[in-house]
Amino acid sequence: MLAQALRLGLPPHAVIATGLPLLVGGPRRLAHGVFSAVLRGDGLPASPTLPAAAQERWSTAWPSRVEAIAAGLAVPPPLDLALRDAARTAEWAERLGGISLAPGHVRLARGGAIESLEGFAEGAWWVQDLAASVPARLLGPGEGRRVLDLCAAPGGKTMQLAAAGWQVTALDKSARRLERLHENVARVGLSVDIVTADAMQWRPSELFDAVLIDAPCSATGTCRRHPDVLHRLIDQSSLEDLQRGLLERASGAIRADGRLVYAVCSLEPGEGEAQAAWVKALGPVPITADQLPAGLAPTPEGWFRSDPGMLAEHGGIDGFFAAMWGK
Ligand SMILES: C[S@@+](CC[C@H](N)C(=O)[O-])C[C@H]1O[C@@H](n2cnc3c(N)ncnc32)[C@H](O)[C@@H]1O
Repeated sequence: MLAQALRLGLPPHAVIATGLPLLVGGPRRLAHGVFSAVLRGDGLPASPTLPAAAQERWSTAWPSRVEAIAAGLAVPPPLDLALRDAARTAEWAERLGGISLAPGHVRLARGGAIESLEGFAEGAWWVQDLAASVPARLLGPGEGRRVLDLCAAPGGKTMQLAAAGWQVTALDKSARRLERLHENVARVGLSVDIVTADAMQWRPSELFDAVLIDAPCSATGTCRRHPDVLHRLIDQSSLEDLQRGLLERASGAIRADGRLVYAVCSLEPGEGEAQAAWVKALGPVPITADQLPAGLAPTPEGWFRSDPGMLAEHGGIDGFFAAMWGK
């Protein structure tokens, strides 16, 4: 009812006439009372607001971006698809009626059941936010080389890497989440090696050409789809210790000419920028603009940083951080 009146601009009497009868057996008096009270007041705030704790943190971390981040939160996110065959990007964008902002990417206005979209049954694509597709893009075509996807489930990046020709070892400590990875990989007709293990204990028998760490994190970058992440109590320092431990472990798992990519779907600099600045055992491999989706640029340090206020003209993007190193 509030959305009808405040967002769609329907007259209050029409909202009451159509909305209240739907609450048969429900709290009609309460709904009527709340509706009337809000309409008597100032309505919705003019601009979207962040929870106080996030507002405080991000005003310090991202003073020039915090307003855009809050505005990005108010826009329903579009549906981003990652294609199994990037060579067919233009074809799938046209078939699905979407736009593409990077090879292998199609963006659709949200709406409708995913399973009923063309291409789902044949496994031509999977759902993956455009920002989340960046870390695997940085590793380029695999050409049969071996990559370790260190925190792999439910497999978005695993599928990208396998589709790009990498021979993937997908490791995660959660057997339940790895079951989903297995189903996802099978649906799109790709094949990977799956390892159930704690990355902090597991030792590879051979070094890898590349390692991708999509580290466990606060997930605050996904706040457009999961606003609850802004209200959770998170033990930030344990997460940061684990992220650092994973970076240390992964640094020792790549060959002499190998690559390491570290990524988090977080807007907290402690999980992204601070972790990357701490890596000294490897040499930085700066990210270049041509590795990123149209409209995004690397940071002066050669890292990738996105937030929900970016690409607003195309429906926004999740908050993500990524950095790359070599030996
Ligand atoms: C951000 S999610 C990974 C998302 C995945 N890369 C994707 O693209 O679909 C982080 C994953 O790290 C896993 N994880 C957390 N701690 C771990 C550990 N010590 N060893 C291995 N996996 C771990 C979690 O089970 C979770 O699946």
